[in-house]
Amino acid sequence: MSEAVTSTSPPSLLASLDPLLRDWLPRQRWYAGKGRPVTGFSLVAATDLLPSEARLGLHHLLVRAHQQPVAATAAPEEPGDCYQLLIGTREALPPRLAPALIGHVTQGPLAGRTAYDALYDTRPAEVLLEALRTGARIGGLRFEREGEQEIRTGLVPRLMTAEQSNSSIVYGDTFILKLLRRIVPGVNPDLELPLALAREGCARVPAPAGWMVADLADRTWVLGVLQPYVQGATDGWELALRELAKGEDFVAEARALGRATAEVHTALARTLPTVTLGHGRIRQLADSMIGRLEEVARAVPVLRPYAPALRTAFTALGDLAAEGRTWTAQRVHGDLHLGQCLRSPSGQWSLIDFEGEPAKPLAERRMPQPPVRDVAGMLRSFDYAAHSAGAPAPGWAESCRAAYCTGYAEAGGHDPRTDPVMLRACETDKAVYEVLYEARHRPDWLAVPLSAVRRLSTPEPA
Ligand SMILES: Nc1ncnc2c1ncn2[C@@H]1O[C@H](COP(=O)(O)OP(=O)(O)O)[C@@H](O)[C@H]1O
Ligand SMILES: O=P(O)(O)O[C@H]1O[C@H](CO)[C@@H](O[C@H]2O[C@H](CO)[C@@H](O)[C@H](O)[C@H]2O)[C@H](O)[C@H]1O
Repeated sequence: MSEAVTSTSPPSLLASLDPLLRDWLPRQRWYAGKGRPVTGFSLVAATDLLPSEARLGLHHLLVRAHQQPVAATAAPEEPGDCYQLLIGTREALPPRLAPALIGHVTQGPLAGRTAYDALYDTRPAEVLLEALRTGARIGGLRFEREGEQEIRTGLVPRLMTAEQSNSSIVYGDTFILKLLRRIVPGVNPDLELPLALAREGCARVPAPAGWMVADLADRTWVLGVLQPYVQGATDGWELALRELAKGEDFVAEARALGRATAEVHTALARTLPTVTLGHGRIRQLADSMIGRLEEVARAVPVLRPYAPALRTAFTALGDLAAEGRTWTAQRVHGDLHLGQCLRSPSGQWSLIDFEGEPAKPLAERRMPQPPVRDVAGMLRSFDYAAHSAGAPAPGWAESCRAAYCTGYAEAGGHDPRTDPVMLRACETDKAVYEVLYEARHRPDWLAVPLSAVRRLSTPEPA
């Protein structure tokens, strides 16, 4: 496969790491290609951030992982995913870095050294922050600053240990740097949307203070985003479960979350393009939802009996559009749920992680959508919280769902309940997505979206 490679590292660097990465990469939480063995790697870019002969070597690598194709379905030449790796090398690893171990290098220019995930280490994390602070250019890497936020020196880094799709380093409880692991060329909504919102004066997102990109073959690849760290924050999921465990309702917070979502949507619609969706575009939307339903039903047999009834949610949407109904579409969060909402100790809600559904292609994630898509995501999330509580108070999720819609309408959004056909279609689509997500990642949780599937496939009494 031919791909432009920029490198300030020895050409044989990847070859020397190859056998170690084959074992290590598929074990990482953020590795997206689960279930298919890695057949090899190719280098997309390599930049030395500290010289390899030093006591501590630091290599920034963009590496494509090639995998066995999925049976007969994938073309054999389909390119693998590209990952961002920060590889540290030392002669010996101190015990505190044991969890970061990748392995002992036995061949090539690094032979005799120990390779490890450098994000666990203080000095490499400091190198990244310093590069952001000074707006450095290193090889093909570009570090950019935004706004007036001062980035102090001496902020002590720590790698976050939470389950994540990417990797984040917190600096002195002041900033958080999210390093994207599976990267794609082009404008990444995880930078684009918070930046647009901050520039629009919307205080519902931590405003990006800097970011890191690679310029490769005329394309820009977003690699990381630095944002203020919301100290002492609790995410909505944790908070909801805490209230459930105490037997408390979550109505006031759900309403505040509805308001926060509407404020974000209003600001996004003000600053980024909106479009009117008429019959043709709505048919496309409904068809893509039907396509996902069929794909998930093929992959998860337990969904199959419900598919015909679920499908009516999507055909009803197409029918309404055929009667002349139109909708406004705009940029949205794309994967909004309680875990993406942070509540500061003063009670202010912020939204994070604007990446959208990670499995979707970037172009699709950046397309304007009916804002009800995000609303539907949050409504599903209240349902999830209630189910994971075991025995929630009757009506707990329903009261949250109603309060969330009320808050959304109060802050200028259209009350989603006045558009039941679009709401049902979006909620059904989300539940179908969740069936696949849970079947793949957390089979024990499959019953949660399946209970929604049962509800959504039973028509409401007229
Ligand atoms: N600005 C922030 N302030 C405080 N904590 C944050 C901030 N951004 C993210 N986090 C924490 O980091 C976790 C992971 O962030 P997220 O953007 O969702 O990463 P990922 O896409 O890797 O899942 C969040 O669940 C939250 O706990
Ligand atoms: O956190 P990510 O942005 O990677 O999102 C993925 O994982 C989520 C789970 O962590 C998943 O969310 C689902 O489970 C949540 C509870 O754990 C629940 O609040 C959400 O409503 C439910 O969709 C999300 O779908 C997935 O994209």
